[in-house]
Amino acid sequence: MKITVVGAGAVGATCADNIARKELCQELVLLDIKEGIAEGKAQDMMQTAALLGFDTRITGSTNDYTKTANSDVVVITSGLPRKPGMTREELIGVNAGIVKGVAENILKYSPNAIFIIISNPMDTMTYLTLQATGLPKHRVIGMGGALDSSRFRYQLSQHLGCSPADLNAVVVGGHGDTTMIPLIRMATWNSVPVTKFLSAEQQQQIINDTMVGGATLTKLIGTSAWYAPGAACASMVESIVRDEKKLISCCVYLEGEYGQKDICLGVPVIIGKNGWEKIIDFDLNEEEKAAFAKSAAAVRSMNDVLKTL
Ligand SMILES: NC(=O)c1ccc[n+]([C@@H]2O[C@H](COP(=O)([O-])OP(=O)(O)OC[C@H]3O[C@@H](n4cnc5c(N)ncnc54)[C@H](O)[C@@H]3O)[C@@H](O)[C@H]2O)c1
Ligand SMILES: O=C(O)C[C@H](O)C(=O)O
Repeated sequence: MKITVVGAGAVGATCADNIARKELCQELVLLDIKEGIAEGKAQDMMQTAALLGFDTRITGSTNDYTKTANSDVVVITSGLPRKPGMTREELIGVNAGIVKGVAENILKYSPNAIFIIISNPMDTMTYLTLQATGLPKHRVIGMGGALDSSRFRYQLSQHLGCSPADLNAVVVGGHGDTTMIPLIRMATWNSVPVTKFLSAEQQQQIINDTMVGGATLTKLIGTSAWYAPGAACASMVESIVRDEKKLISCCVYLEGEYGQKDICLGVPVIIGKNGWEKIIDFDLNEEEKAAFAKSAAAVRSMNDVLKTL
């Protein structure tokens, strides 16, 4: 098994570190356009192998795509992160060019890979990758819901005073400050609906804090987050390479599911060796359906911006 991570910045390096620690592949390639950064981080990570006891062989490359040849899974994190006060959508102008160029280069050397897209605005970058590569829809997956759902579980755990691991909670829709939809009605604490334990005010607070989770961290850190994004991405890679069939909220191409067509948006999917294998219908109520349609409209207008670049 061979995995490539493009972009050896904060998220790419953290994702690679998680992949190596979990020994998800024999060969892991980090690639970056900035001279030396991928080689340096790859060596630094390899120098933890003796301490952590993993066998994955990590190498770095400055923009040499031949080194990525025959990857089974490719994670694309290349692109600018936002600064405090910015939205993810404001990154589209720069990141669209970066993601398109990277995806085309990767495809030349790894035509059979499954692509995971991280760069923001992620829903539109996933749609762009699908268009630019012409890959079958099951092999292009955007990472957003895995992260947002983990943040949702964190926020719930803070109010319930419990372990995030005991909570089951999913965020669907777009990966944007106003487009994501934390499905609190369906969230459970060891099978019991969390709404039983939380006031309406608490529920609204949890939803709001989840939706601006990325913006809150960006304000605190000065750039966007990487620990949870890296771990969320590695959990998707794990479900692919171990064919776990985990049910994860991911950004995938919709052809009528959840009432939407010709758009990539976050929905619950089964992730396995073939990429995303099946969309699961969560039977949204009228209010949730309306929120999903609104989210889709916002993402669609960002997709339209691609035509103007
Ligand atoms: N989908 C999500 O949930 C999620 C989560 C966190 C971050 N992000 C996004 O991921 C992206 C990366 O974030 P980060 O914090 O790692 O940023 P970063 O600046 O730390 O790293 C980005 C890296 O990409 C590299 N790069 C730029 N252009 C490249 C190219 N053409 N080819 C190869 N490498 C190139 C840069 O040199 C840099 O090392 C941002 O767009 C950010 O918004 C998305
Ligand atoms: O917030 C960001 O801009 C980065 C990422 O999308 C996140 O949610 O952490």
